[in-house]
Amino acid sequence: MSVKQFVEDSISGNKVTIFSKSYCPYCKKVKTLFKTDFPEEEPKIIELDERDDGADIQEYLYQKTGQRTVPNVFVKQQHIGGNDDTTAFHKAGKLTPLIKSDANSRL
Ligand SMILES: N[C@@H](CCC(=O)N[C@@H](CS)C(=O)NCC(=O)O)C(=O)O
Repeated sequence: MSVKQFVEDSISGNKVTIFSKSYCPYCKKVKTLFKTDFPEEEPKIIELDERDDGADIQEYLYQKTGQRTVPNVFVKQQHIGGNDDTTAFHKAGKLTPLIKSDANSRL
């Protein structure tokens, strides 16, 4: 499977997808946000530092989103951004309705 296919399948096949690095503090924060505030969700977490194709995935995500850093978070196929973006999106009251929305409701 190509890197592009892997990334697109991960995003379309999961309600919440987090491209992460296992040692990254911002990634830990965003993983904790979902665990604490959305304990019923099971985000798909892809640790780029634990994969041989991690750098290629990161490059593809940059092409796709313009974002080079991790975490790189998608909810209901929508690109949310990094930890700061996701936290701000949540504080603005937008994350809960998106997660609960009927958008891509097969997920
Ligand atoms: N403001 C960003 C900061 C993210 C960030 O700096 N992540 C670091 C890892 S902790 C990163 O991606 N560095 C480049 C890299 O690992 O390739 C956020 O809130 O997500």
